[in-house]
Amino acid sequence: MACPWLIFPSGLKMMSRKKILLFLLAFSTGTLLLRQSANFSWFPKSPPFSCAPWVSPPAKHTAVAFLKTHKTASTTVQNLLFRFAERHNVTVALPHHACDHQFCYPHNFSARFVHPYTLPPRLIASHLRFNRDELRRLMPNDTVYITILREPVAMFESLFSYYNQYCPAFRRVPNGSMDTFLNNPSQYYRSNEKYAMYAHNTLVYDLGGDPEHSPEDSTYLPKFIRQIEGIFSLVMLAEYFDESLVLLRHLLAWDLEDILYIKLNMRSVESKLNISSAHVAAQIRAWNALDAALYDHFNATFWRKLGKMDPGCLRKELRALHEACERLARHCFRGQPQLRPAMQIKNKELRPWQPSAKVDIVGYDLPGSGPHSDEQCLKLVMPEVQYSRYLLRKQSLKNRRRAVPHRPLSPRGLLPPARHPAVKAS
Ligand SMILES: Nc1ncnc2c1ncn2[C@@H]1O[C@H](COP(=O)(O)OS(=O)(=O)O)[C@@H](OP(=O)(O)O)[C@H]1O
Repeated sequence: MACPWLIFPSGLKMMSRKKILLFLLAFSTGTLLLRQSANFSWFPKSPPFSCAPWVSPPAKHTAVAFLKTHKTASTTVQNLLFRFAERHNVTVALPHHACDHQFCYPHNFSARFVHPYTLPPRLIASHLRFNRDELRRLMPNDTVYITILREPVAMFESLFSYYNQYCPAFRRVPNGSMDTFLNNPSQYYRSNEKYAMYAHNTLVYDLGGDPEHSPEDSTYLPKFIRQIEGIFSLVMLAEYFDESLVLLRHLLAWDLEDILYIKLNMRSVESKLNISSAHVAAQIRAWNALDAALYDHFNATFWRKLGKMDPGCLRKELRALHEACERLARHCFRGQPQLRPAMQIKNKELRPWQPSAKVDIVGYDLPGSGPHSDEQCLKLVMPEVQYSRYLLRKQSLKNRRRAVPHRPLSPRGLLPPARHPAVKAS
């Protein structure tokens, strides 16, 4: 059946029909081009690179809870989510001042830790210890839960170096030697100490589990994994970051533009220990046996999920993502991005936080600073602490006008403030 607008009055001749058709074609092309140029974007939207063209694209999903685990590339994911939230005018839950830029981690998450000017949120992406009931109280019913894991050997090496001054178990080790620690962890580790969770089964801790549970108990982990699978729609893997983002894009019906990134929160090469010994790797896995089993499980499910995609389509998406990230980097850095030690970054807003003098977290400087066009570049490389502060200021300004009552948390964050009307009952 013809479309109604293609039915011509019967009196028209063949020639004029052609002209009308040509006119309509030219008109619609012109309109399309005008619309395109109004929201000009130099990276392609979904249909040109996706293998499954959406006849009518589903609306982007905007309610997302990202469990930001430690030393797993989670800052890079958070940055991408913050930028998405800004572009789509999505409110991001941010920690109360008393909680710093994390939700009073390592406490179990509570909706009371959320700054009132960031209520009601549709997105949450700052460090917290997972607590399903409290997140459900805070987030909308249609929230999609996602998280990211990292292979435990590389992750532990990163934790050991990053928290060498924070975590008493690591501080106690003579000469800060990871080998010495691994030869006898229980000599240095005390489970009841502050920041102990950075030294033992950190993934399980972040996910709200019991890092001290005996790995000998064959019932504990399968049950814990089932719970996680019942909540999280996607468990990404740091080692397969781009593949994870492709899955994320599909899950949330996002555009390519929404998953562009640059690696953040990296240590300098000099701060890294190269673990080439199978023995050391085995020691790390044995000490973090729960994390290792958890990772192995979600590694297997990750590949099963990815295996459902057409391999050609996956390759195409990965290439498109890689090329678009490179284009964005070339645009922002006028060439290749140059990683810099924090003190060499001229713009202080772009200096990543340094956990200790013994480890270098590198970041990026941008050549020159410009008006609106460079805003996306600034955000792309903005470290976690500065971006969280910026978003809080921005959302506070907006929400203060709506006169949300501000009930301060007690310094220790333990007094129960009034429930915000937007916070749902469980
Ligand atoms: N895209 C991508 N792919 C793979 N790995 C990446 C990526 N982005 C960041 N990283 C590495 O992740 C480590 C930092 O993790 P987090 O940002 O989660 O750390 S933190 O807990 O928030 O401090 C840190 O690892 P280490 O350098 O080994 O410490 C980063 O180099």
